[in-house]
Amino acid sequence: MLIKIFRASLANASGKHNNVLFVNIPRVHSVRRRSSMNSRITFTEDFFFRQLFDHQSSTYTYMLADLGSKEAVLIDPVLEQAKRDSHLIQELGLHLKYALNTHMHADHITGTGYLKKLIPGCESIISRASGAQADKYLENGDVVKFGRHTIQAVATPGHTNGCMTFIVNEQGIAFTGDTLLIRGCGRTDFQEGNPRTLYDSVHQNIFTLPENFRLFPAHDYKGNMESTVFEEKNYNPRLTKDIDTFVNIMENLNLPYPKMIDKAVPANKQCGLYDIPPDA
Ligand SMILES: N[C@@H](CCC(=O)N[C@@H](CSS)C(=O)NCC(=O)O)C(=O)O
Ligand SMILES: [Fe+2]
Repeated sequence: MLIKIFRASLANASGKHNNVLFVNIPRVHSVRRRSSMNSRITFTEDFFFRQLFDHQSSTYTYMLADLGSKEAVLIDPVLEQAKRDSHLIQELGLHLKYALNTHMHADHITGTGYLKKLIPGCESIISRASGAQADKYLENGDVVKFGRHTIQAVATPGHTNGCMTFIVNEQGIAFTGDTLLIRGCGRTDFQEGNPRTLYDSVHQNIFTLPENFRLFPAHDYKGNMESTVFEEKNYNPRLTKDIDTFVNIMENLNLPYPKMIDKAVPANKQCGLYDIPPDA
């Protein structure tokens, strides 16, 4: 198509038309880039998506909904933000069907247990391998339905044994929890962390998704909000390395333990219902 435009311009050649050539040259480059980076899959009209943030723990919570049936889910809600989330659900006229966790968090108390109290009928979900209590347990490959939409749960252990990535194929999005962070990944020095397992999880289950799939992590500490499979496959400073270099990086992160770990893990084992602050 571009070649035809070129030829037409040249056939009419006069000094003025030369400019057309310069307009077209960069467009050739942008078309080439679009194949891997810019071909965003747009949400269907009946799909609602909202990214929410907890500043204290730098946690992202995601609200998804089917706008036909109004059924909604929350991924990785935070206890201190449960009232915010339930208020938004109410304002939007949605029905919260499930509150899911990508894994048993170590840095904050999950909001799932409290949301179940705020919104009767809501059920909590986590992987069976997490060892945490919930109403429903996920195994690798299970699906979670809300309205006509489907979340596919894929086991991506390594940060913890029970880590899962939640994929909504039709919308081209995946929620990676702490398995894959933007230009980073979950630490592997506590709970059941294992860098080799995490490396394999990412390479086998996330980097194999279409490159234009958008990735949404459970945390970001630098102000990033989302990434893509293409970006992380090419620019993740840890996971683009070979496995031995990756293991070496992970074994030398020397991060301080999360401030809340001693409180968060026992609480999250009980769906966030252990020792809840009185005015949570
Ligand atoms: N400073 C924070 C905890 C930061 C932290 O350890 N984050 C975890 C995810 S929460 S389990 C992590 O995996 N970080 C990876 C990294 O490279 O930063 C606090 O005290 O809560
Ligand atoms: Fe975590």
